[in-house]
Amino acid sequence: MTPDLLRPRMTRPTPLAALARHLGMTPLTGVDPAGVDVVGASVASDDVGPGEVFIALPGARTHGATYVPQALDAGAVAVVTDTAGAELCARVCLDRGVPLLVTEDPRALAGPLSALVYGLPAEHLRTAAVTGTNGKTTTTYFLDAIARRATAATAVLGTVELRVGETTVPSPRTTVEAPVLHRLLALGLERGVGAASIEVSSHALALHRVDGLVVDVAGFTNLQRDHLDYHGTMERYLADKAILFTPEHARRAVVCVDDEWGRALAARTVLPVDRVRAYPGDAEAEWTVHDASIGLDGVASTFTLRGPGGFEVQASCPLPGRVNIQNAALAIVMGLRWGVAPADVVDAVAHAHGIPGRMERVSQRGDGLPLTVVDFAHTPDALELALEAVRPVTPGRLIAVFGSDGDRDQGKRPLLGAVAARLADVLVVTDENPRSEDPATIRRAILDGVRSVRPDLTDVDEASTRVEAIARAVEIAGPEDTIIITGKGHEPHQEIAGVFHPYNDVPVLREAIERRWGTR
Ligand SMILES: CC(=O)N[C@H]1[C@@H](OP(=O)(O)OP(=O)(O)OC[C@H]2O[C@@H](n3ccc(=O)[nH]c3=O)[C@H](O)[C@@H]2O)O[C@H](CO)[C@@H](O)[C@@H]1O[C@H](C)C(=O)N[C@@H](C)C(=O)N[C@H](CCC(=O)O)C(=O)O
Ligand SMILES: Nc1ncnc2c1ncn2[C@@H]1O[C@H](COP(=O)(O)OP(=O)(O)OP(=O)(O)O)[C@@H](O)[C@H]1O
Repeated sequence: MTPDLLRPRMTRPTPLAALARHLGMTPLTGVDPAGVDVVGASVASDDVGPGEVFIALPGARTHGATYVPQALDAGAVAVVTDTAGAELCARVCLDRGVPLLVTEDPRALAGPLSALVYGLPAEHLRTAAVTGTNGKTTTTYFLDAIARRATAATAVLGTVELRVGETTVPSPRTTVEAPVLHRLLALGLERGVGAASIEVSSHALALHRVDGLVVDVAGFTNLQRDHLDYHGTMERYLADKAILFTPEHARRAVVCVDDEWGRALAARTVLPVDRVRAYPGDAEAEWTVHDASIGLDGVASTFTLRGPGGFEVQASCPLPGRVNIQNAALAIVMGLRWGVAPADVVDAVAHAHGIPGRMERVSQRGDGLPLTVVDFAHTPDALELALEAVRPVTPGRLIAVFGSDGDRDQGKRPLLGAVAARLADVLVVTDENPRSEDPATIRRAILDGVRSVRPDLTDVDEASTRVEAIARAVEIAGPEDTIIITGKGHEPHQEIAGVFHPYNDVPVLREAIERRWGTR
């Protein structure tokens, strides 16, 4: 959970009784909420701070109300839960003289409650949220670069990190729980932050993690096959994403309409919407990309962005591949809707810093070395686009090292295998985060996909550890080849059988390169 260094210090105490009245919560035990003030909120007992309200949620595995004793030990001064939770914790709350408030759906209430407790921080910041299957992190970093042109300090909350001003911690997931979100925005205000760029996952939308937050601009990248284990169908997946594009969450929308899902979303939202078309096509859009020239190896991609009223700018994007032109175009339009000057917006994106694990070049081609790249692609579509991005700059063989996650959408495993078999020359199939599953079974499913399209392909290897897989790829690579290692990107751990092992592809690849070619 968020460490103390990410807690605001000056939250003004909020009277619990007023919160209860405002949000329609019913006091349950004999302990009167009158006279109790709260200075924060949390949905996890190990994240509670002194003077905070503990919101005990019903979960898939357990009920948060089971952990009320721990939350009270940590300093919670009130508990909010549902009827089932109240049965579990009423006694302990009464014994310890702590007010217990009941509401029908505490998850839905956690956002608005936290927003109030932390003083509605988002209302004092420039805010943007980005959703979509792929490109959220990249677009968010482009937005952060834009925000820096307009304000001295910024916050980025997403998959890679939680950064508020100068303080950064690794992020536990794409979108943090609602109390943490509002807490971080409050901390930002305290530290002079003027703008926040937030990644929003579909899980977060379905689970009310961004409730109580209305951003200035919400952006949509694309919808591709992923997370169907959770959402069930693509239609449900889109419906969950669409929650962000409602007045409860955003003031205006910027939607990429390159896929049918974006077009459906743009048609459905009641918000003022800007449609962006980044790929060639005939989808109707206010903003369109032209003359795209895709670069790699230090050469940025360039493109012309045309908008309403004869608007036209020459833009560039420091990351390779058409996908990043989509992300850059989306960020530029979102930045313009933030009110940042066009020249600043375009310049900021052109010079945005490298994003960890996003087409990150670990070695450049030259001096006998191959080009090696680490990328976070972990869906069939993203893998296809990543492989297509490096093919034009690969005179030799394209060597792909990849796997697929355990305890997640099983259907994509053969699809990943099939994509790699079609687009790469040498495959090393390995593990991502097997979690509770047998890694060999996951690899078999990928290999079935490989054989379904290329039964004749002989350059297919299987390695039961990532370190070994990367070492093999490096051993066979020549200076004309490209190695691309996908699936884990920036991730600092590998999750195997419930244990998080410290692991990151970049240093492992760097070491393998040094072992073979020495330090450069
Ligand atoms: C499917 C899903 O999202 N589950 C979330 C859900 O878990 P759950 O219902 O199983 O919760 P639970 O373990 O039964 O616990 C119930 C309650 O008791 C609390 N508790 C539990 C134990 C304890 O010691 N103390 C305590 O207070 C928990 O904080 C929770 O509020 O509620 C928990 C906290 O309230 C979340 O941590 C958990 O996210 C888990 C970690 C997760 O992995 N989520 C992933 C799927 C996710 O959200 N991913 C998306 C994006 C993915 C992407 O785009 O790639 C993300 O935003 O990261
Ligand atoms: N606009 C895009 N369209 C398709 N694929 C993309 C796009 N942008 C990035 N990708 C691919 O998806 C991978 C993940 O990119 P990024 O981290 O920006 O997306 P994300 O939405 O944050 O993903 P996640 O939610 O899994 O963290 C990249 O490494 C790249 O291969």
